[in-house]
Amino acid sequence: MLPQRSPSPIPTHRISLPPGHFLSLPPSYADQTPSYPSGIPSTSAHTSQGLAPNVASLASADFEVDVRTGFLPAERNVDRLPVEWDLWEEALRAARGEDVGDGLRLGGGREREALWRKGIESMPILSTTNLRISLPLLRRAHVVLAFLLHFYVHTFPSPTPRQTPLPIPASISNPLLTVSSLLGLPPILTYADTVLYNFHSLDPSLPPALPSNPPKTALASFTNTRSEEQFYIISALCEIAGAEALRLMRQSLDELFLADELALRRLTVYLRKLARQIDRIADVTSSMIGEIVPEEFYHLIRPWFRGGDADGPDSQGWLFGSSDQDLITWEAENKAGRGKKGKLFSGPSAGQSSLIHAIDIFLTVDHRQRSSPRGPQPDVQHTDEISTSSTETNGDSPAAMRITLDHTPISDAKSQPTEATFVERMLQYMPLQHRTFLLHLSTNPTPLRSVVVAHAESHPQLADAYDTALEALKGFRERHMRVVSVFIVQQARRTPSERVRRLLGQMDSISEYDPSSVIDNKLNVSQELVRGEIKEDGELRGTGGTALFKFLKMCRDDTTRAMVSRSAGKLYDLEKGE
Ligand code: HEM
Repeated sequence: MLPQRSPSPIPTHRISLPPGHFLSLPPSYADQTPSYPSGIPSTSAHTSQGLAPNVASLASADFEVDVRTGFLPAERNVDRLPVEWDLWEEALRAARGEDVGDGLRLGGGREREALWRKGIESMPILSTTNLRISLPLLRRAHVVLAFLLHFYVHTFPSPTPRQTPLPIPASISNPLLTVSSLLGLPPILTYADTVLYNFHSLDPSLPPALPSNPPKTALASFTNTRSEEQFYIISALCEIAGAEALRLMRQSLDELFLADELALRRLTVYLRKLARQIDRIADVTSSMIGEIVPEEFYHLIRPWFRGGDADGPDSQGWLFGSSDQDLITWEAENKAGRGKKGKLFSGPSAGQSSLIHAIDIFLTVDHRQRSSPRGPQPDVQHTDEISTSSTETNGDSPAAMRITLDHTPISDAKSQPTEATFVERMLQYMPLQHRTFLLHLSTNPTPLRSVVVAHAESHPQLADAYDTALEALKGFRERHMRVVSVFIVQQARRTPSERVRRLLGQMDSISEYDPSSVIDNKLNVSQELVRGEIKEDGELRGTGGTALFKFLKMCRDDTTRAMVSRSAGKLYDLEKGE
């Protein structure tokens, strides 16, 4: 007979929520109304009418975290909107063409790009009303409109410095602002658009799964290259590998609640399994090196991702709508970046994936420690707040639910953002429910580390398993740094091949490769990267480059610092700062 089990005396750090806190509100997400026969698809400002999802349970579908597929949607992604929105789909098809080199060109310069943009400018503003019946339709609309936005912005010829922001035609910006609000996403291309909502599995009628039904095909693309498709699909494979990690984390939480002898043994097993699963995510990430042609990624693909803030304070910025009223409204409702007008958002990055951040929170990797004397201080930066729900529009909302945001882009060489500010910035690029999930995890911290530390002497295997999981996460970060080195650092100094220059249209006008022309043609994220010097080990020096690698190394070192027994060869306790 099993011994009777009772909850552990170890504090579980559960926070009792004040009445009216949106985490305490009754569920509304699945409510069906005459206007929303499939349920209200969003919790954001315009649509939730003051109601918010029930996010009180970790197992909840309200987080849009599926037990089988993690942060990937379990239902099939829509690959084409119904006929009512044919104009958008056809504009996208015309922009990308049928094959490699057949689509619009970065930096434009041909009549074809100018004509396409004229078409967008004269396109009618289509209604979004009938999209609201279905979440997959809304997601596809965001994908299509965000790709159109980036095609529009990045097919202008090399900019002579423009003082005024680039106006985005109302045919794109109006529906994009509405759909973004409904999904809780910003009006720009995000990781959700390129990865989460942009794939079909081997058998799209079934939920993605490893190894039986992996994500296989990307739905939208700028270049039609295999490299671009693999960049999206391998990221989706990381997500599906992460689903098992999330499941193990949830099982661990159950055991942590009890924290008796049996629970500690099970926890040890789960942590070891979690380590293996993180290794798998790292393996998948490293596979990018064999599957994606680095110069294609750097020169052909990545420049399309540039956001309205890509040149830091000197960015031209994008002006949404026929006036900027819409964007101002959007900003005001999101309480973020007041007055930044179109310079607010960065382009997509896998750093916007919720997965690694969730693992960080679960394992209590604390990236804020660096702002203590132990780590570098960030420069003075603008800060604002972002909220997770429009229900907290007054000043009475709990402080825990406000996050301080740093809007300074990472490519701004004048600032050295800490990882904490980076993660916080990334939150606003995640779908509302995923953002809410992470906030729920971080405002209800797991007692994992306290339990491990409290039992480290009596249960050394548990401490070892915990450190093994952190070691795996550190390994992921080291391998990710190698990926960044191959795809960004090394490419920044290399002359692209003739084939790539031809695809860029550079063979027409430039006889010899000139990095500054690349910058002018918006082909580079950071001028400093090109101008930087590269050490023998491939690491980039120079202002921007140093910031990039310093940042990634700090993230890795934070992971090591969380270990309870390994790093110093003795047990030390993060909480005590020893
Ligand atoms: C070609 C592939 C990739 C490149 C070139 C790349 C590049 C970068 C860069 C430059 C950063 C610094 C922040 C930024 O500017 O966005 C970053 C951060 C990050 N990336 Fe990637 N990345 C790649 C793939 C991935 C994949 C597949 C994952 C995860 C599944 C990932 C997860 C992260 C995370 C979590 C961060 C935040 C830093 C940290 O927590 O260590 N990246 N990446």
